[in-house]
Amino acid sequence: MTAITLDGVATASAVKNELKSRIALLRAHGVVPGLGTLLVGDDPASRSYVAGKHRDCAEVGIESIRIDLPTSATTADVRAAIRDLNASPSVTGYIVQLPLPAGHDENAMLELIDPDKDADGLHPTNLGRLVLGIEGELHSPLPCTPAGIVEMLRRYDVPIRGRHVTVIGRGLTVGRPLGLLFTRKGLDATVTLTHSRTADLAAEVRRADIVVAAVGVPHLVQPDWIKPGAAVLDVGITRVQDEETGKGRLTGDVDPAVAEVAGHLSPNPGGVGPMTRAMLLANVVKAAEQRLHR
Ligand SMILES: Nc1nc(=O)c2c([nH]1)NC[C@@H]1CN(c3ccc(C(=O)N[C@@H](CCC(=O)O)C(=O)O)cc3)C=[N+]21
Repeated sequence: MTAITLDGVATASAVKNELKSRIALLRAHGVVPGLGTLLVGDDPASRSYVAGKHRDCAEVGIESIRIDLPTSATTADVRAAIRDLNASPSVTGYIVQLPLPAGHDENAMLELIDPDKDADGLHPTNLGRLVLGIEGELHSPLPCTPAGIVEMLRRYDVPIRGRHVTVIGRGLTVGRPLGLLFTRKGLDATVTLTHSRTADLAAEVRRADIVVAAVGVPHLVQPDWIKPGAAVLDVGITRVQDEETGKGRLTGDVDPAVAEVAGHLSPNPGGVGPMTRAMLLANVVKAAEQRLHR
């Protein structure tokens, strides 16, 4: 048996196509959605992610505004750039690309974002609304990776209600908000949120119908940890040197042999990454629609 692939590229493409008509409608009403990005420093991975986000915007008809600051930027510089993005009428939503270079207080910078322009859903007000919105009724942006994971499972009809989800990783952008999202009314999963100090990780994964691995430990998740037929989503990514070619290569948190046991497998790359980008666009469109209705 080989798992059904949860194809993030194809699913993201479907999401983007659906957004195009909403964007056209917004434009017809005189609202032009615009995504801003703030990138500090010259980390190559961050540069390539930000470049990808601008390409996505061009593809669907969202304007994009890019602010790049050098590694030498001070916290005052970052603060000033965030103030500009909050004030800019052409920016309807924006992100501060993480991680910021050492020396900047990320949480303090996220707090400066106008919650109405928070395209990542990482401002404390929006994270608070995620906690408060047990019924899922609050109109706040959701963090993009958790939203992308749920959207992909839905589109492949993977059952969630009453199922056991084991999340590996408690980070701000994936694990922590994902536990809150999956346990909302309407989704109704039971979640085990695990991390580096979890006593018996294999046992926690073995009980899961859905496994989300978001830690950045190459091939951590082994085939004998997986309940046969479970859905496995590989989110963590590590750049490793290929021993034979000497070239850099991307490796996920899930051992490829898991495909022989799982029912569904979201690969990495090609899975949750493209969905994360699609949900960012969706957040920008939603924020622009709310602007229209205010
Ligand atoms: N404020 C903020 N918001 C983020 O959403 C955010 C962030 N900071 N910092 C870094 C992480 C990482 N992240 C990815 C998004 C898409 C892919 C993606 O599309 N990856 C492609 C491959 C891309 C490649 O080859 O490098 C794939 O999985 O197929 C990957 C990683 C968003 N993040």
